Amino acid sequence: MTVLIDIQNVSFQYPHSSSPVLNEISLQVSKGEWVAVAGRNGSGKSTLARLLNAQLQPTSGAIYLAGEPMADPAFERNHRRRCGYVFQNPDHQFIGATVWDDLAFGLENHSIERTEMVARMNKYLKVLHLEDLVDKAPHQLSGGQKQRVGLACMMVLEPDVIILDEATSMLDPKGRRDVMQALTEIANQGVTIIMITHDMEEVLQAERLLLIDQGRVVADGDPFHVFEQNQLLEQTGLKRPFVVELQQELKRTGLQLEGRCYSEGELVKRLCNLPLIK
Ligand SMILES: Nc1ncnc2c1ncn2[C@@H]1O[C@H](COP(=O)(O)OP(=O)(O)OP(=O)(O)O)[C@@H](O)[C@H]1O
Repeated sequence: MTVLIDIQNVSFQYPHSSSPVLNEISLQVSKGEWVAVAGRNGSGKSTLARLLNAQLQPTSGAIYLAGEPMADPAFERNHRRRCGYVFQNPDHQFIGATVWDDLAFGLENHSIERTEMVARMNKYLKVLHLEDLVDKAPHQLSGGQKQRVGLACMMVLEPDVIILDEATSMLDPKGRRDVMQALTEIANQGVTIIMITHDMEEVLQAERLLLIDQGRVVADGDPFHVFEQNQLLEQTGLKRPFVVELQQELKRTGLQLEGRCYSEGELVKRLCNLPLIK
């Protein structure tokens, strides 16, 4: 697979702080991967996300995006467009009077030609199921709708990477489901997703989990495998999701389901369809 992000030996220390927040992180993210980043409060997740968005520069080490060094000022503006950053609270990223204006704003800023602009806006309004909201003012939307509009504003710029920093943490279950559905559509478009989250059910949507503890990557792999490591979960204060816990318990008692279930609903359905022993 093509490497998109290459993090080489990156450490970061905030000015006036006595110790580094990130310590010698090296990893690569391939094009089209969906990576979840988890870890306890203060472990350094947002700092890593801000480095990937070129809001911060490493104290040492280097980050490359498709082979280009992110520290290079010549590429900085382009990097921001190529690595869209979605905040926990999208309110401060809306500028336009309507959803349509907001989508147009970024494109105008990047001098995209009118026909191309309208084509892209219509495409992503459809992909993210926002067609009915185009004429609404962003402040009239629900939290989940706002996050989906925020995602559409990024997607029209055709980024390589979408970075989400706890983007669903303020949403109710329906809002979360809608945003996760939108992310699935985005992943289907081949966009790389880096998703910081404290929600372990959400982690299961990703194909890879990076677990950060005290500024170091302490696990990196298939979320189901990471969730099998009890000692690591204890060390990092994570709780495996119920749907994984139940499948692991069933396996221990000799009931091995074929394939995996990624949601509680899916697992309930599978268990209800098992033949009953009379
Ligand atoms: N601007 C700053 N100046 C100094 N220290 C900072 C700054 N921003 C964050 N920190 C410190 O860096 C450490 C890592 O913070 P960061 O926000 O990256 O953690 P996090 O894993 O995203 O946490 P959370 O899960 O609470 O969002 C924390 O100890 C935090 O206090």
